[in-house]
Amino acid sequence: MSEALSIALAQINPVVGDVAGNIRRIRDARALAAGDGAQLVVFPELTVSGYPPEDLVLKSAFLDAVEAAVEDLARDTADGGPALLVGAPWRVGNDVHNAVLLLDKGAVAATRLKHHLPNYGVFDEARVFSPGAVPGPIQFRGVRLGVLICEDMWYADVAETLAECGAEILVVPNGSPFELGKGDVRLGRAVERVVETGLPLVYVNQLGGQDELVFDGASFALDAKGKLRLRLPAWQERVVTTTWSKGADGWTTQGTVAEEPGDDENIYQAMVLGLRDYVAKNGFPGVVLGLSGGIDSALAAAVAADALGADKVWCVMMPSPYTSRESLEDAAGVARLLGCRLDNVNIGPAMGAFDAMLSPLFHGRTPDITEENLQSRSRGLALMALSNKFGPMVLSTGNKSEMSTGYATLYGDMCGGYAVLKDVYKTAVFAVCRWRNAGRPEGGLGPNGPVMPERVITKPPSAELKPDQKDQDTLPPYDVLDGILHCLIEGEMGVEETVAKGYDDTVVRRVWRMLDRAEYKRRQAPPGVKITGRSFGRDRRYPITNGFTRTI
Ligand SMILES: Nc1ncnc2c1ncn2[C@@H]1O[C@H](COP(=O)(O)OP(=O)(O)OC[C@H]2O[C@@H]([n+]3cccc(C(=O)O)c3)[C@H](O)[C@@H]2O)[C@@H](O)[C@H]1O
Ligand SMILES: Nc1ncnc2c1ncn2[C@@H]1O[C@H](COP(=O)(O)OP(=O)(O)OP(=O)(O)O)[C@@H](O)[C@H]1O
Ligand SMILES: NC(=O)CC[C@H](N)C(=O)O
Repeated sequence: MSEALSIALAQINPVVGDVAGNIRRIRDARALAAGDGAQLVVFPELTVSGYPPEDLVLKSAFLDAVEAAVEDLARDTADGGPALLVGAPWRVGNDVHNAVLLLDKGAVAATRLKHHLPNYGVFDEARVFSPGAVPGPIQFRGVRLGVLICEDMWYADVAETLAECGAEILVVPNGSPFELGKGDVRLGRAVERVVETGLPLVYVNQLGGQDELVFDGASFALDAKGKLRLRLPAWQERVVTTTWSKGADGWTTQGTVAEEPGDDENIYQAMVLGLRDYVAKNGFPGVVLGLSGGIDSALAAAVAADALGADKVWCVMMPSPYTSRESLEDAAGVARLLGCRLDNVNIGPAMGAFDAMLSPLFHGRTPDITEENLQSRSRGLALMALSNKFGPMVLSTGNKSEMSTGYATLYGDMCGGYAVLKDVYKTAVFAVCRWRNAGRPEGGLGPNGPVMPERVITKPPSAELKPDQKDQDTLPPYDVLDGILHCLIEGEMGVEETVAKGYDDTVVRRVWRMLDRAEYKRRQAPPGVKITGRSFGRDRRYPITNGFTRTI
């Protein structure tokens, strides 16, 4: 029986579908861990394919590539260096499984299959994988390791069986996406498994952005009493080797427990990493966005500067006759503080051209929202032209309060490749701007100081599509709106339940109708990073054609 074991936690950032690149990332992490004397390196869930691979695993050509790469990687472990516990989609007979493989001594030494396939929220694993039987432990250098693959840790049964079969340490590879409060939820589930089994637990999560998801890492280790012995920093890649020894209380380890970031920092870092990886992994040279002097585009620009560096963020002020002097000054102030390029493109001529083109058809009609939206669409056209000509992706700036209520113009300010604030309510936008103005986040590539003039945060929000327009002419005050939306979206409450929280019945019904009616817009909106427990996109799937709304 072994009395010591060194296990490295590889909190790395794979790219979905990039099998060769992921194998390279695994090899790099193994080399680091080997330098620290690790005997075993534990990787996140499905590292070879990246997580979540979605329908890619329905293609046998992709599974062939994964299997060939794993066999090649396994041969590395004949060198006497650390063994690897890696996740990969894996065929067993006619079934495809979400598997973890032990690569040791030059071969695939053990295979374990995920038992609980998550199929709720953002997860669709039952669509592409078959569930595996409840597994037994893996023997490794005289220690019985109980492998739980992510969701398998969220229920008691798999850990219980592993403990009954003699497991000594629970090892959990994860692809656990970030949402606010998720750190506590994960820790809670892990502690439950430790308390039930009396076994220590090693939790390894992946890092990085993948379309609408972002993975925060924050891997950790608990001893057999459920005490947190080690936590890796959130939002950073890390390969950390832990030394485990067996004492009277079973296996334990010591390490540094990184502090958990607060909500504002987590929201900001999630946006930064989500955007950075979307841009880098899709090969864009940078982003271009409309900078209005308002708070949303200021925050979007700040996140982009921290994600990519100011030189990769191109801001464009596109004034109309309704643009105020303050807005021009504030846009210039944001670009100056961030150190980003700012150009001025006047949309007046486009507005005039559309008026002239459409006047024979619009004859006798009074100007209305149509002309307002033409301004927004002229800006969208200009940004898309810059993207086509020079290559940067258009960054969309709408927040969750706007996406919820449809307070945005289809093919206008909604155009773009990625909507970085899409899951951040307006009230949170204000808080996060104040937080960022107070200091640069860890790993941020933007300036080490304020990123927007104070007035951008304090002035009343306005779309400036007609004289003296304010958001609050159309929407309830943002604290009321966001409170109601939170009840309806995250809480899935009905009208009565929401009213019981202290909101006016008429306002609640109005917000409900706005929310439901805007589903068609959201289906056409760009993807954006999931931050809350219920983000728009695959996490919240409402019908567009929805007769229930008429009864509200
Ligand atoms: N169920 C459905 N399925 C498919 N399409 C549907 C639809 N219902 C309407 N539509 C279509 O959608 C159109 C209406 O949507 P849309 O054209 O977006 O226009 P709409 O929603 O009427 O107006 C845009 C709103 O966004 C506000 N806003 C706020 C902040 C910034 C900006 C900005 O632009 O910078 C705008 C603006 O003040 C206004 O209230 C209809 O004309 C119809 O063609
Ligand atoms: N004058 C402008 N110049 C450049 N972009 C603009 C201008 N006006 C609007 N936009 C773009 O359209 C988006 C929607 O802007 P609008 O001001 O209408 O609403 P908002 O949601 O209050 O956003 P913001 O707080 O950024 O102003 C802006 O975030 C910006 O990207
Ligand atoms: N990949 C998974 O199985 C993730 C599901 C899990 N409940 C989580 O979010 O952490």
